[in-house]
Amino acid sequence: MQLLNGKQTAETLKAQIAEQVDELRARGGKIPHLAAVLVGSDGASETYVNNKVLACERVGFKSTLIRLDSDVSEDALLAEINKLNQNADIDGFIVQLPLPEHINETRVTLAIDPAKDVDGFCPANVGRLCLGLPTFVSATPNGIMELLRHHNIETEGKHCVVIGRSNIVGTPMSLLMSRNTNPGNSTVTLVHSRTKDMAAICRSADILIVAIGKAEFVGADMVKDGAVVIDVGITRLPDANTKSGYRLAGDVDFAAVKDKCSWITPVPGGVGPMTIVSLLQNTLKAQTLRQQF
Ligand SMILES: Nc1nc(=O)c2c([nH]1)NC[C@@H]1CN(c3ccc(C(=O)N[C@@H](CCC(=O)O)C(=O)O)cc3)C=[N+]21
Ligand SMILES: [Mg+2]
Repeated sequence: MQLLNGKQTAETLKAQIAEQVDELRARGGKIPHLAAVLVGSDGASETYVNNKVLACERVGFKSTLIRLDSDVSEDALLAEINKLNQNADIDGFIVQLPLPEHINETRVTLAIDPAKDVDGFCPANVGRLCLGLPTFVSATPNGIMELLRHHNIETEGKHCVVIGRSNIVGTPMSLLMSRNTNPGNSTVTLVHSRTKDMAAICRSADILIVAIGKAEFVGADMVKDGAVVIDVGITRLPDANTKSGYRLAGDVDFAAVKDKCSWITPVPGGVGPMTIVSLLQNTLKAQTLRQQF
């Protein structure tokens, strides 16, 4: 078994981005500027947004964090988004999900200028992805593609099973893996909560991508010998033996599965850091991509 080390890969890619920013600065180009909107103070969201801001500093981007109270009105949030849409210095921004119950996530997503939608969540960008046009590919699927590319994992003609059909991971992931690209060119099966005999389908996967949001859901009975296993899940499980009071678990039972795999991502240190690098890559290309919209 070999680890698909997202943390290390992310460091390598961040060093490359930092070099590109240095070149930009040297020729007087505009320094990329990413903004993030965080509503409320959920512990996990704080961590992720914090990691995004730190990553911006690491590569020399400008970053702006806009914090809003958890009881902010939808109209006030939409007004903030409109300001970011209009602000010429901001190249891209994200609104961290999930949002509080009283806010309609769809309405918020639709308010973001597609040319600044570095999450790739807007209809225009999802549509462009479907058609294979230049776009902001959403960060987690793009990070997984980068991880496969970086490790020269063979995907052509392989059976790739994606567990989960969310708009931000499962659905775009299944599209990307089926594309005529490298990585890509896989035969893709997307399975979900209504799938019959999910374990048997998963056992036939050469590449298993798990994004179901249930801690340690995938056990040894769902993994073929020699499979590549990508674990998107990240859940905080209560654990009295840690200082924080919790431990991080993936959607895969890592201890049970690892010896069957040819490659497997750890949690933490797998997909999470790659998600953040993708966001940086999207922000870096925002200025050139905008002209193709
Ligand atoms: N608008 C929006 N865009 C997102 O891209 C988005 C989002 N909302 N909401 C939540 C999910 C999740 N997500 C992660 C980002 C970083 C880590 C990450 O840094 N993970 C570290 C550990 C983090 C920790 O210590 O908890 C790791 O896996 O090694 C994880 C998950 C982005 N998401
Ligand atoms: Mg809601």
